[in-house]
Amino acid sequence: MHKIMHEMNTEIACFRLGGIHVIPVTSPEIAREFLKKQDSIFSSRPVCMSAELTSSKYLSAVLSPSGNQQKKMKKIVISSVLSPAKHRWLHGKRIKEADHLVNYILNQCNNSLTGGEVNIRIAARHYCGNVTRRLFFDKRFFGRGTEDGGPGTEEVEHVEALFTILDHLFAFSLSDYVPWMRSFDMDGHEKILSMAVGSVRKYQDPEIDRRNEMWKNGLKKEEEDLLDVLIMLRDGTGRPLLTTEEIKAQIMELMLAAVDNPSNAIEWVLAEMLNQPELLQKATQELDTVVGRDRMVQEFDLPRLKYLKACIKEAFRLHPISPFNVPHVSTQDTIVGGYFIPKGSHVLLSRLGLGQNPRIWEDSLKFKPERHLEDLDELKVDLNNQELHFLSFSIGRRGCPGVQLGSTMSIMLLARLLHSFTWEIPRGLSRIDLTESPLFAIAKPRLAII
Ligand code: HEM
Repeated sequence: MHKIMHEMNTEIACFRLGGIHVIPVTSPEIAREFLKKQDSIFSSRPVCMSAELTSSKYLSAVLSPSGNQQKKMKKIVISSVLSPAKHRWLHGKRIKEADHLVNYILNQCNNSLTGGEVNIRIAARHYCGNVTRRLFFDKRFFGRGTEDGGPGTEEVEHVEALFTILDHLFAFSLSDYVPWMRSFDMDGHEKILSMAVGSVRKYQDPEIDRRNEMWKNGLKKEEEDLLDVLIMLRDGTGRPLLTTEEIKAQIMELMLAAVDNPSNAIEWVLAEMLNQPELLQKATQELDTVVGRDRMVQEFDLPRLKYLKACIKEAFRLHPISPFNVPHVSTQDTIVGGYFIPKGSHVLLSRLGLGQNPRIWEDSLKFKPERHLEDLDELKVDLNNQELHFLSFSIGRRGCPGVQLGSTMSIMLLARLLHSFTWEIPRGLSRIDLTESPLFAIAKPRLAII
């Protein structure tokens, strides 16, 4: 789609796939018309195989088409899971995992076999997985982890399965456009997704069942994590607000929502910094000025780390985790940017096309964090872009309600890596090939206190 749009020199197009109009957009002005001016018309989601399997037939907030169930779940996610009060309540759990990240990398520095060579992708993805498991289940590992604090087989399977699901969610699958072909599973997506969903649920669901039992048996009396919160929600008549199936589906979805964007952005920032060491130097200078060298970075430091925040925004702009935003579906005929958009169209805001639009961004393919410095607020962690000049958390009714948590996780991950360690390109390489992955880098302790 991007290639055809480039050839046609257009920032909006319409592709007819089966019976569905699919509309990719790379213009921020038109994107804002979809998500600001006409947001209420474009706030549904597609009905498709991948969303159906992942959301247990549309029980949860992110993947369900608009309607009563989606409204109920989104309200709960906003008010009971991601509210500012809950964010403050969960502070200790997030810090536990930030401390653990530093210990895990320190153990790799001290490992004479690897000589401090760290797989950044594993460190970053597992930090995100650990934080999210900690918030929901009050545990880092489903099993015992490895001796150096790394993920055990259970966490490896869990996080790999989450990424397999993310890779296939809304990926092009023939039967989504030609429904009678679904039983043939021609591209094998249904089989892959069913197995990955099974792998995630194999670990999460027994935790949820056990916890339910504990509340029922009176073994649990106090809410200690988000799973307790979800189990204890009550409606006006005192009955549980959520069924166990709804809790299982919603936690699955929030695990997916939290794991990919922060880890992907930080892997890219570090790769870019290794190739442009002056960026690394600026970031560490900022950390030394704001935090000093005799303690570790804490969450209250994060809003003032303007350069780091600019680096992460630049990674969201230039290296988004996915080429397109989660699809939005229109619920009535309308006109946008002068074009007729029929009811049921799938609108794909292009994360790549918006972030790299040469009309908006000078030198659009260059990683230049400075371009974001002016827009940053020293009092906030928020890494969103309301103008949709690039798409990080998106805006409007379907915009991400995890801006505070997602921004905090991303900045803390980068800040702890850069403040606690020095980083170098692995021996034998002169620069990082940005198309090659995952990223490996050599860490050495930087702070005397760790
Ligand atoms: C750097 C981190 C994150 C980024 C960049 C990000 C980005 C996004 C994007 C692009 C969307 C789709 C918006 C749209 O459809 O227009 C979204 C939706 C969502 N995100 Fe995030 N997200 C992040 C972290 C999180 C976290 C940590 C959570 C919660 C654990 C979360 C929960 C959600 C939910 C519930 C939705 C669905 C909103 C809806 O459909 O109504 N996100 N996010």
